[in-house]
Amino acid sequence: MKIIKAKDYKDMSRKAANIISAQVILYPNSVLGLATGSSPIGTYEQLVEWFNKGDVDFSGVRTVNLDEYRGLDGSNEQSYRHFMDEHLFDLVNIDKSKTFVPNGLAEDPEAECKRYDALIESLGGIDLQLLGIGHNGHIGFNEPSEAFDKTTHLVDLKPETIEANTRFFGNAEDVPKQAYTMGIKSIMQAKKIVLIVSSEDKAEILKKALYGPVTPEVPGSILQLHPDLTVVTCTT
Ligand SMILES: N[C@@H]1[C@@H](O)[C@H](O)[C@@H](COP(=O)(O)O)O[C@@H]1O
Repeated sequence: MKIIKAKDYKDMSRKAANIISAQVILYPNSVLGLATGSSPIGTYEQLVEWFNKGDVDFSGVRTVNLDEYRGLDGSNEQSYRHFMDEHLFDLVNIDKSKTFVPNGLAEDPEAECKRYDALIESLGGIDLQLLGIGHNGHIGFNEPSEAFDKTTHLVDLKPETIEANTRFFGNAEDVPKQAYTMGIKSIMQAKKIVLIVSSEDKAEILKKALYGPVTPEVPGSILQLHPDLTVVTCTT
């Protein structure tokens, strides 16, 4: 595990964007695993800036996102598809037909999960996975549980996750109670993982995830077992 200390959010974002752009420059057809939330917004901003300067070309890149709320259409402003369009896909020269997010409106959840796993496999797996972490240690929407969920699955969101995401929706009732998330297996099979953590109130859970016991009660703790994990953080 490599830990890169950043001065602040902007510095963290620039350092993470550096790793991603190096990946894309070296391997233009990379499969990027992408994340949503407030942590990666600055990273995407930085990538867009470098794209506008002509430094990074996304035309060959394919992407798979970690998760999506169940019940939200991609055009819904709170959907993760919309988030990705707004913060990255609509601002760079990526082929949007090669950007994938679970379908929040899928009628058959089981079939949707199978489809998403097969899709990741058909892309040849993930070259670089960008991750944030939730206050309870979740990665993607892999919530604390009794076992690590290996494959894409439908999750009942924990009350603390609903609470944390209420800031995007206005009130807790509007936050979907379920979400699709990529499983631990797809995340762990990514060739490279970049975990970004900025907010000070996550310092404790980050410590637990990186140095505590590897347990599904802290889903992010599995990352200790990954052979190529880089943590970029400005927490103390
Ligand atoms: N599903 C997402 C995660 O992928 C993200 O890492 C986490 C942290 O979000 P933030 O970066 O906004 O703190 O929240 C959400 O629940």
